[in-house]
Amino acid sequence: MPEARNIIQKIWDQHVIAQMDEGQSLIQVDRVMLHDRAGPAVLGALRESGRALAQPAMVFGTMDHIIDTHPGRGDDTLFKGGRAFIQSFRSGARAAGIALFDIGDPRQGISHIVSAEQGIVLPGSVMVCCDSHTCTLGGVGALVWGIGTTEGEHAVATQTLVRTKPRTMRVEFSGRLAPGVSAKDMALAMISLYGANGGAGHAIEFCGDAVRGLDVEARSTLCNMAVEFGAWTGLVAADDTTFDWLQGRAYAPRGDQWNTAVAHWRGLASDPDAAWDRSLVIDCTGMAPQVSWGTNPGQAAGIADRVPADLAVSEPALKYMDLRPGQPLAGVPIDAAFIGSCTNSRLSDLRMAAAVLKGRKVAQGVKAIVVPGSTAVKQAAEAEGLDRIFLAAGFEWRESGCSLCFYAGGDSFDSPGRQARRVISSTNRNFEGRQGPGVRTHLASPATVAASALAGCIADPRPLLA
Ligand SMILES: CC(C)[C@H](C(=O)O)[C@@H](O)C(=O)O
Ligand code: SF4
Repeated sequence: MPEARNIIQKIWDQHVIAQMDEGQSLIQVDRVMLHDRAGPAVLGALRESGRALAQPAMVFGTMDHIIDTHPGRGDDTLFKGGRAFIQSFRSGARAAGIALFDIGDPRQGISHIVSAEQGIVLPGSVMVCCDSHTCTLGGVGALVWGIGTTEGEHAVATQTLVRTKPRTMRVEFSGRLAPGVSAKDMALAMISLYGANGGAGHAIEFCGDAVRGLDVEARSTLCNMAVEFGAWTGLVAADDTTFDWLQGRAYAPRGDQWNTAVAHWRGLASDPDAAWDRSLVIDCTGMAPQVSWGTNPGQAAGIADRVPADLAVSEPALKYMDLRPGQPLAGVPIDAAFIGSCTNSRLSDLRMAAAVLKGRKVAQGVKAIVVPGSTAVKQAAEAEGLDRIFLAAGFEWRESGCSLCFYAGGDSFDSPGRQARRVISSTNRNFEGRQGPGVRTHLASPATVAASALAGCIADPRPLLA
């Protein structure tokens, strides 16, 4: 009898080219995604060292971090310093012969959204990108992780990487989610229960009834936050939900190859008696929408809860966030609301927010922005009229990119004469200054961001969805 293995061990074993010293393995890398912030360095360094890409057809690039997301964007509307990145990425990509999803290309969008949307990443494949949230793509059942630019160079030059086999962790979400509670709430609940380091060093399989009930987009939201849990990566085993979502996508296999691939992917599921280095079970029954109150994603609580009264753990965070111990989270006034990022800017996220906003208006003085995660998401949302719901409610409707998830220097939540300090945001990081100097970020689901934008303060979306 072959030894029982979990899905991570199976994908790993299928990608080992050679066993090396000190427990390291040489791993086959199936795809590499590059973005405008790290891509220029990777391609530039490769060119300077006189090396070529091993398989340019397996390497892709997209514009996301640096580009402007205001309507009518182009090279001319880029902030100072941004243009050099964009132009060097463009010329580097051309010289390297890789497909680049540039501004104006219908395939453009945030790396971790377009890799799935285009079928570039497939179940059971290994993909890397010079970005910590590459784990998002675990949502389709792939083993994916973020690397630095030096490893990025190695990956494109050889389609391989050297790595130590990861420890594995099983996180089961049992029970059923209540309406108005989503994958983002599951992720924040997990991180607040076990800490922002709770998954450190592990590759996680998310499983259980509540995970099986999520669509691929919501599974991607959950996997996106694996790195905020300290994990190396996270994934959800592919199933019929995944196959239905993936079939027909631009780079997905077709015809007989598709059928062969599906049979192979089904075989990757963890064996029932597989061993894990760690296991957790989280019950989703009664889980409330979550919102962060501190400066790491683990400092979060249910929307009806209070800021913890235990000052020893939270004092610096509360000082930065300008919150009092024991203060109720619901009702904290906000200056801005942001829906976007590789965590929560797919079509289902926009639908969720629009369901809350429909026929309602954003509170006076709140700057509200929605940034679709890809041009394809934007176009699909427009085709079903979601843009009109957002605009009528008082949201700005933007072009796709990372935008204000990450302060790159070119954009801010301020309005003329008003400095926006407190933001409720569908993103994944709430570190000091993450969304701009002095900006205080509260992480939440798109539904909670929408409800809060309407109320002008942190608010529960559930009554608005009833
Ligand atoms: C700029 C990039 C390298 C960075 C990352 O690695 O994650 C960014 O995407 C982020 O979310 O902080
Ligand atoms: S959307 Fe935010 S978290 Fe995601 S890749 Fe861009 S900057 Fe990083």
